[in-house]
Amino acid sequence: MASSEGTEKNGSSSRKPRSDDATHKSKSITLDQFCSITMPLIDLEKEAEISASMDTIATRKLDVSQKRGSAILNLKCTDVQTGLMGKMLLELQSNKGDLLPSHKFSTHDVVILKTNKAEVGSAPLGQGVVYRIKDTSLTVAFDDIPEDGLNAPLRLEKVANEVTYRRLKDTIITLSKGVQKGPAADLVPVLFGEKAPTFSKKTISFSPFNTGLDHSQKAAVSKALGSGNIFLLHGPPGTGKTTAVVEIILQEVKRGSKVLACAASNIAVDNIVERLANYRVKLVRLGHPARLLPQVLDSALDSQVLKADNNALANDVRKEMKLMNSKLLKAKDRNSKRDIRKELRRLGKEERQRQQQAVTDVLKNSDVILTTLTGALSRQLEGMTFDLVIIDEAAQALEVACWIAILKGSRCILAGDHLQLPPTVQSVDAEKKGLGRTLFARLADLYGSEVMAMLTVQYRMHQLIMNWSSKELYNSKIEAHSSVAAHTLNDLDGVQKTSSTEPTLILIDIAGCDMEEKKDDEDSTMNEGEATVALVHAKKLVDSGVSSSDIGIITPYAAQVSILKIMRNKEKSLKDLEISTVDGFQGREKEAIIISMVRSNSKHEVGFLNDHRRMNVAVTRARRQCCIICDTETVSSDKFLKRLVEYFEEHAEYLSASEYLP
Ligand SMILES: Nc1ncnc2c1ncn2[C@@H]1O[C@H](COP(=O)(O)OP(=O)(O)OP(=O)(O)O)[C@@H](O)[C@H]1O
Repeated sequence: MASSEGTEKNGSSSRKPRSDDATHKSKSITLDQFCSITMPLIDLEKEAEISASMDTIATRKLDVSQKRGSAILNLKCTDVQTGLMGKMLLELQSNKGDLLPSHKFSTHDVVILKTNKAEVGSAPLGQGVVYRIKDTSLTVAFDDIPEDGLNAPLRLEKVANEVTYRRLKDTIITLSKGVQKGPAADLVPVLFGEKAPTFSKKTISFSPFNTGLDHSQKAAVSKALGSGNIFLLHGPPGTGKTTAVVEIILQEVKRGSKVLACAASNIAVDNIVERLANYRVKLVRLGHPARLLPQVLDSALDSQVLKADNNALANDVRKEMKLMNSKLLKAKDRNSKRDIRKELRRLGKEERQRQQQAVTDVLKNSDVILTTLTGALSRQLEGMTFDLVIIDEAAQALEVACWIAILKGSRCILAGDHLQLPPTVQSVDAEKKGLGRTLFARLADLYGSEVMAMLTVQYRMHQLIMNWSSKELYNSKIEAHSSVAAHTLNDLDGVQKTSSTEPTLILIDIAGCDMEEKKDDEDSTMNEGEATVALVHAKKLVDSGVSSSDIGIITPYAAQVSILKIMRNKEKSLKDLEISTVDGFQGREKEAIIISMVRSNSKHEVGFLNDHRRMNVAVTRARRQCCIICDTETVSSDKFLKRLVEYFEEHAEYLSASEYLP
């Protein structure tokens, strides 16, 4: 994956004169080019997702699918509950022992449930959405499922989310037809470098709803409010990007704007909903209830519709229809039967209209509508337009997905950090051909600081953790807020000052310790020696009083995650220690982060460790301690990683892995 560091340019934040348009054009891709390049890449990505799932590959053996993590066999249904506004919640556990086999299911995945014996490709008992995952069970939300089919041994299969791909392709079709008439007619040419972006000539002053905003957040909000079409809010790790997004939304609503607020992931959307809920703002969250956090369910469209007047009227009509139906059963002569049927049709139409009106009323009365990017193409929003579309975590969203939302508004604000990891693209081919290139990164390249403002105060990391990332990726512009600049693990309640908790940075070198990397069946790289060392360090922290839930081990390689989890499960005191890939941990933080870099080979190959964005994400997850375990000889073959090692050599406690082995 190519790195895109250092794209922010110097320059004034005011509107650029038209004479710069030629430069913009030379750097930009045209709308036609974008559409023709992207359409086949969506197909490639869909194919990659389908081949990772199993429903269409009739020849694939079930046990192979389970090994690959796209199916779980031999499940039993241990609980059925109704919840989430009428959904059926099924808890599934393994028939064989406590733990589920290792799998690739995540919350919000679309899945189908079948009996264990059902043929591959046969009709499922039901299709649902994964609601909750534990080591021992999975809970899936179904609209409907036959209860009597649930007694047999069951299996769960992951399926590709067809709706998402259809929506992405529909958006490309809309774009390629031309959007001269829609709400985004004047915005689209700016996003393709054909027209210059505009900004208010005056600095916009505002009285903040959040009185704690720092100077860079205030400046960014002001610039956002003065943007005529596009603005990029650049938020390096821990700098309060979502805090600024929430302030922009509140200020826009105060001005009378109708706002569509989106993000690629449900969790990022819910994060905004939760924070907006602290203010008096009329908002509604669209989305499948199983994909929403429990604390935002009150804001969900379904729950607001349930409370709407028109819904109550629709319920009355439904009751009347029930009565009519029983009359119909009793009616004898043809004429009265015909009259009842006619009345039933009329009532059915009224019920649908009232139900639809209830949805329309909720959406009309809301100042802010929040949904995922693909959710922005849902039926309920058809024909609706917005004064502003704001997209959080835009640097982690496919450009084509951003367009789904952007086409509904006349102005657009993207918040993100193109120096962290872009969205995951499953198809290697589509990735190479540019599907993962984000709109945020493209516009940062096209316009630079002309349309951007960077947040510069961070509220997460000790300054020693921050300094490396600030210097390497953000032109040394980030400062640590005084509340975190010097915080250490032993400042936490119950944590003793020991040789393990005291240092902010630790480098454990495995060079010369006979800990070569290996490959697993799936060709993912792992390093058992490093895994052992990582867990020994984690155990030392726990023994010094650090809570295991405050520690995270992250690594670039999936195989390393698997062996780390197997080893962790043998140690009770590390039960709540989180283990994840770096990519899967983006957006998260822990008091102590242990990074296992894995690569150790005589050829000094570092693979995708050389993506600056991945190491940036890894190091900046840590609040009070960052411990890197690596083979300094191998990783120093890459210049960027060499500078990281040198930084740690200078500022960290430098240890040899041999000190961690029995
Ligand atoms: N002005 C501020 N004063 C004090 N704390 C702040 C301020 N702005 C943000 N924070 C705190 O910083 C943390 C990160 O904020 P927020 O979640 O808004 O950042 P983010 O940039 O969206 O996060 P990420 O780095 O994960 O993308 C939160 O705990 C938040 O309360």
